[in-house]
Formats: sequence, structure tokens, C-alpha cells
Amino acid sequence: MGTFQIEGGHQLKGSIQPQGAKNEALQILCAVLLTPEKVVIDNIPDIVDVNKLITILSNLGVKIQKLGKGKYSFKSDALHLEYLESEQFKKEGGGLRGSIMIVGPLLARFGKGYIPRPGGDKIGRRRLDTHFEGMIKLGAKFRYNKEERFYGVEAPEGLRGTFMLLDEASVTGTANIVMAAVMAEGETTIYNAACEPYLQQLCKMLNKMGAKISGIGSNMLKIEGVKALNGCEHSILPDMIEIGSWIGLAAMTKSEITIKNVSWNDLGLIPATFRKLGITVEKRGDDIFIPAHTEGYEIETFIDGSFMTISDAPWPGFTPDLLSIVLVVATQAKGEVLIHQKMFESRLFFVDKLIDMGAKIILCDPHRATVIGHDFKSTLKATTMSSPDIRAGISLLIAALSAKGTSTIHNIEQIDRGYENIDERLRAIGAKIIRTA
Ligand SMILES: CC(=O)N[C@H]1[C@@H](OP(=O)(O)OP(=O)(O)OC[C@H]2O[C@@H](n3ccc(=O)[nH]c3=O)[C@H](O)[C@@H]2O)O[C@H](CO)[C@@H](O)[C@@H]1O
Ligand SMILES: C=C(OP(=O)(O)O)C(=O)O
Repeated sequence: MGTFQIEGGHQLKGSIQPQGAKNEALQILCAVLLTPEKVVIDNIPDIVDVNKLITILSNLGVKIQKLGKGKYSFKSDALHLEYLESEQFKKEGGGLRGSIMIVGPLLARFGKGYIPRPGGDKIGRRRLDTHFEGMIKLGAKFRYNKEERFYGVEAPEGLRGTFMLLDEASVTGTANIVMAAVMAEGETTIYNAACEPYLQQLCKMLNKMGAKISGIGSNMLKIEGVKALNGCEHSILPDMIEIGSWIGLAAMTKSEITIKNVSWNDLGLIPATFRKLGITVEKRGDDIFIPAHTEGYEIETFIDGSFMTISDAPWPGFTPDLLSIVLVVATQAKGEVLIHQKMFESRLFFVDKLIDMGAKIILCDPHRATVIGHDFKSTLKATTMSSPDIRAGISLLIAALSAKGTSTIHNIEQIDRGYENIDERLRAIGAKIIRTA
């Protein structure tokens, strides 16, 4: 179990370049299974979850070549489908959430797809019904082995386009169904589709490969099935969750930070939400400039003077993956805010650790926490903690960087799942952080 030692209380300064988006990369990498032709992908983040998926693809027989930093080519012309029934796959496939998205492309191209119960953050129930209901609608037969927690879909006769209304706008579910449907016979309509930039990017890439998808960016996707897909080149967008993390980090450590090349038009409500906390988020070309908040920052109220609430919603709502970061930043704001995590039921328990550090937080129930900011009148105190999930992990890291004294964070593998080389990148802007094995 790796550990970070963090000496907090220092202002940081400089520029930081966001990595490629984790959640987009996981979708895009699965899409390489849809064609026997070469697919070149650029801006792939070097993070644990993505590297695990690349290993799975390699074990499946995908020929992978590194072309430069973050740039790889993939060729899925001679796959070893027997790997899908091996004990090794049962272990490796369950190592991350994103692996679930190999099922749709395999079903589309080979008429079968299997997956063990996927891993990912332990942040509450994470069901897969939407994925499989969509594939069943397309004509696949579904089976589930309860003992082994192993899922399978088969469609030896091929898939047929249809209309479907998803029971929820699942991000990975929509990606999986889209990839299953691109080569189905006839037209598929997916209503209540998720439409995060991750999915918009996936659909654009698939269209470059010869798919016929319209409605991109909306919650109604129409897909006209094609016989086969060809190769393409694709570049992954900057990670909007990392960008939000750096905005929070800058404000809470009173640091002046420029976040480079953020693809501003794909950030949705992220800048506006941090502004509600009183943080100055300045657009400079395609960069974000955060000035040093030496006087602190003050949470807005609603127009009628009532208490601010920040909650998550499917895109274009505010992403649930940034709520833990908003929460930690609010602990030093002037004012109060209610954080309402609607999607996941176990994602707020990490606030106990912030309370230990001196933050004023009331956990109202598993979904809601009220934060009363200190307005920097009292700093957080250093402590020893363990990172329960990726976003709680980065939030604790931000708290430790703002705290007085030296904190220790264990289980930093959780942070490495989604943040590339984070200690070195933070040291480059002045953070005092040491990694020990
Ligand atoms: C690898 C990957 O891409 N992971 C992301 C993906 O996970 P993932 O695709 O697994 O998440 P889903 O979109 O399926 O659902 C997330 C949670 O929200 C609930 N839900 C979802 C949609 C909805 O309309 N109502 C609702 O309540 C689900 O029941 C579930 O508990 O999307 C999540 C939601 O943005 C993000 O937190 C994850 O980082
Ligand atoms: C919940 C997350 O990831 P995953 O779905 O991969 O567990 C996340 O990125 O915040």
C-alpha cells in the first residue's frame, strides 16, 4: 500500500496541464475492438485504470504499439476470444469499472461478450441492468452466473436495431449499448441516453470509423446500423474532473494556478459551480486562470437569500465526480452550503476524515452533508488517513495541502487510478509531497 507524506500550508504557483480524460479513454479503448483495422489514439492518460484496460486488450490479442507519450496504435485483427473464458480474465476484467465496455463491441463484432462483475470505486450500489437491458432489446440472450458473478450476452444470429428508453442515463451503459448497436441491422433509437463529453467523443470517433450516429450531445441517439467499421485517429479531451480538482486545489491553498488547454466548451457547469463557492475562475483563451485567493472566497446564496445547494445530475448537470472536491473546498469558504450527492449512496462517508481535521461538516444522511466554512479563520490540522475512493482521495490530498503540519495518506493506489503522476506534477508547482512504497 503506497503512502503520501504531505507538508501542508504552502502556497503553490505555476501552470498545470490536464491529462487526457480517464472516463473517455476507457470508452475509446473499448471501441478499438469494433474493427480489424488500425486505430490510433492520442492523449491517453498514464493511469492505473487505463493501463489495466490496455493489459486486458493485449491479453485479448489486440496488437498494441506505443507511438509516443500517450499515443498508441491498436489493431484487433486476430483476437483470442478464448481469453474471455479464462480464470485470468475473471481476475483482470474485475479490476476496474471501465472493462464492462468491452462487452458491447465484442457482442457487435463476434456475437458474444462476457465480463466478471467490474470493479471501480466502492461508492454504493453500481448496477449494470441498463447495459444488459439495452443489449437484450437489441436481440441478445443474457445469462448471469450468481456464484461467479459472471455476466454473458450472446447473439449468434446478430443484433437488430430497435427503439429503447433507458431506465437511467447510465454513462458506461449508454457507451456499451451504442457500441453494440453500431453494426446492428436497421435503426436503433436510444432515448434517455447519457450525453457526457465522454460519450460525445465516443460517438464522433465511431462516426469517423464509418458509423451513422446522429443526435450526438442530446439524450436521443439515432444509430443506423452499418456492416463494418474502419480504422481512424482520435484524440482524447482533457480530463474535466482533473481540471475541477485543480480549481479546488488552487482556491484552498490560496495559490495562483493556470490550468492549460482545458477545452473550455466541454466543461459544462464546472466553472459556474466553482464560482458559486466564490472562486474566481478566469477564462484566458483556452486556459483557466485562478488567482491567489488571499482574502478567501465567499459562497453565494440563491437569489432569495436561501442556503446554497450543490448537487449532481446526469450531463449537462454537474458531475457527481466533482462533489467531493467541492465539499472539501467549501470547508474553508465563508458561508454555508448543502452538498447533495444524489447518485451514489456511499460517497460522502469520507467527510469523517475532514471532521477529524477540524472541518465543520454535518453528515445529514448518506446523500447529504452541510458544510459550514471556516473562512480561513481556522486551518485544518494535519492527520493520518486512508483514501477510500479516487475522488475522496484527491479531496483528502487537497485538504492535506492546505492543512498545518505533515499529513499521511495511505492507500494512494486509489488516487493513482485516475491521476497521472500526481506527486511529481504537484511538486512542479511547489507542493511538498513525498511518495513512499
Ligand atoms: C468509468 C466511468 O465512466 N465512470 C463514470 C460513470 O460510471 P457508471 O457508468 O458506472 O455510472 P452510471 O452512469 O451507470 O450511474 C452512476 C450512478 O448514478 C445513478 N444514476 C445514474 C443515472 C441517472 O439518471 N440516475 C441515477 O440515479 C446510478 O444508479 C448509479 O448509482 O458515470 C458516473 C456518473 O456520472 C461517474 O461517477 C463515473 O466516474
Ligand atoms: C467513480 C469514478 O470512477 P469509476 O467509475 O472508474 O469507479 C470516478 O472517476 O470518480
